Amino acid sequence: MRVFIVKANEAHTDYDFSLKDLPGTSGRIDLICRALNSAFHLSHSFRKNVRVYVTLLGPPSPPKTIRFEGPKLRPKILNPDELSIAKVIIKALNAGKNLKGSSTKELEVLPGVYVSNMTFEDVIRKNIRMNLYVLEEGGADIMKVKFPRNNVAFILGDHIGLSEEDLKTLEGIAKKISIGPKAYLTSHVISYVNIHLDRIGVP
Ligand SMILES: C[S@@+](CC[C@H](N)C(=O)[O-])C[C@H]1O[C@@H](n2cnc3c(N)ncnc32)[C@H](O)[C@@H]1O
Repeated sequence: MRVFIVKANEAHTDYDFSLKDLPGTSGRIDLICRALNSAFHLSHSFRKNVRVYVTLLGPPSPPKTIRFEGPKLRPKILNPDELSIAKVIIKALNAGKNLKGSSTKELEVLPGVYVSNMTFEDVIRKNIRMNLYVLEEGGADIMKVKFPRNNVAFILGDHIGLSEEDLKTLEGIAKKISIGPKAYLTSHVISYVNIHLDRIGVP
């Protein structure tokens, strides 16, 4: 299984934004939609071996974590275009209104789509047995990393990135790796990692 964990620092946690202006009104849910497209979509096909956690930390009721589970997701639910992916996120946020307190209990919103009040740290804890990698400029060259055959999990930031505090927390539990010398878009980094794992034969 390939896991991607995305920290969305400003992404809104209720449907109080406009679908006509996602970048300007939603705390960059457009970026999450593209990240999901990169994680799951192939040309005329769908990656069933992928799981994505997105932790949304914007107003009005953070945190909300949405988990997308490749083996259970119906490709028809997660179309490649941003607008329909945003509608799935809205469905999850609406269902998430009924979740009370700081429990890590998840609610299934659609087949393979779950919402919870999990924090970013909760998500990391849940994945602690995975082989964890932090994607970050300046990390070890991905080309030189020897990946295990299974259970790899990659942690990424959004347009703001991961904080110094996040990186400190992840020190010692996740290896910092880089895909190249520049700061790339979250969705491009996910595409690159997926293609790299395809090439080196990690399922
Ligand atoms: C647009 S970048 C974040 C930029 C942010 N302003 C910063 O300085 O951290 C989005 C995310 O993609 C990942 N990323 C960007 N460039 C990368 C690189 N060269 N190697 C690995 N991951 C990268 C990181 O996880 C980053 O948080």
